[in-house]
Amino acid sequence: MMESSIKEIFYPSEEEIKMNRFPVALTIAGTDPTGGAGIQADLKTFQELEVYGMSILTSVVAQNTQGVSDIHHLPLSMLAAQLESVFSDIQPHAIKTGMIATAEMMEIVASRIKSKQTQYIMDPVMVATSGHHLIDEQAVASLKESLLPLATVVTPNLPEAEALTGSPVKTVDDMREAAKVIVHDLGAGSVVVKGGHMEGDAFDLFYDGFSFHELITPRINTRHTHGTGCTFSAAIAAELAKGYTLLDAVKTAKQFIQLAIEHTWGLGKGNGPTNHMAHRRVKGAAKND
Ligand SMILES: Nc1ncnc2c1ncn2[C@@H]1O[C@H](COP(=O)(O)OP(=O)(O)O)[C@@H](O)[C@H]1O
Ligand SMILES: Cc1ncc(COP(=O)(O)O)c(N)n1
Repeated sequence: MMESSIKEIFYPSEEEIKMNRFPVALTIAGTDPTGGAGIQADLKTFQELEVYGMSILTSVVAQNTQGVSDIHHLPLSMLAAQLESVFSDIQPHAIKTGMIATAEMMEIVASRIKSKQTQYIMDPVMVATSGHHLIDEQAVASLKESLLPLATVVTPNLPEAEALTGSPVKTVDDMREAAKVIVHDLGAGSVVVKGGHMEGDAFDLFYDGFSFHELITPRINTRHTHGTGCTFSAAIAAELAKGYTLLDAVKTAKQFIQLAIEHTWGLGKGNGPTNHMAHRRVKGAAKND
């Protein structure tokens, strides 16, 4: 079982604000008009964890709790212009990427974040919970080559870990092997292989190239898991923006997503969204020391 503790609520000090250390996180991702996944989930999560959120849109996705009906990718020039708008003005302490649909879009994002001295959290979004492909199948190669080596931490689910490594990832041993390949062969700084798609406890595996850390919570029996991956990685980004260590950030994110799944409202006719406010029910539960 994962340890849980009651923790202090985070507020920046006067000094931190003066030093421009108010935590700021940026998400670069697609949309979910029903608010459970994508940019919307990321911004809600940043806000809940008391981090100032910024967002750059990659694609507009017509989706709801039942599935995806249409996708419109923004022009490359518009993606580049948004990156310029943000980076010429406000420097984030953490950058998270979610859905980036094409190799060309990935190249643009990679070229802009390469030079940034900031934590980069990559959620290698490929397929929605509904089974709909959110990125070009050919773009997986670009994801591996251009973006993944820049990542402080990458957060694949099991099918994404399989696509990245080219090997089946079904068991805990497979997760360990995949984690090693993702860090040592593909060049990510660290990885959390998420076991949300396994049977039994919700088992995630963190690996930083030196040691493994297992994050285990009881599986919640619900179909309302739309946006779990987005929310989890956004929570890691928020905690890193605040300056917490990687392992602390991952532990807090796990606690945050557990509560969000535990207290869903059953919204929508399909796989409903998680409850981004649920951590408030357990005072300070999702805050780091
Ligand atoms: N039914 C569940 N009960 C508890 N935790 C879950 C459940 N489903 C997913 N999680 C957790 O949510 C996070 C996202 O995992 P996952 O669903 O595998 O990602 P994705 O949304 O990218 O497919 C992980 O921490 C995972 O363990
Ligand atoms: C725009 C966008 N990005 C990502 C997801 C994946 O959602 P999940 O976290 O359920 O895998 C999604 N459905 N839509």
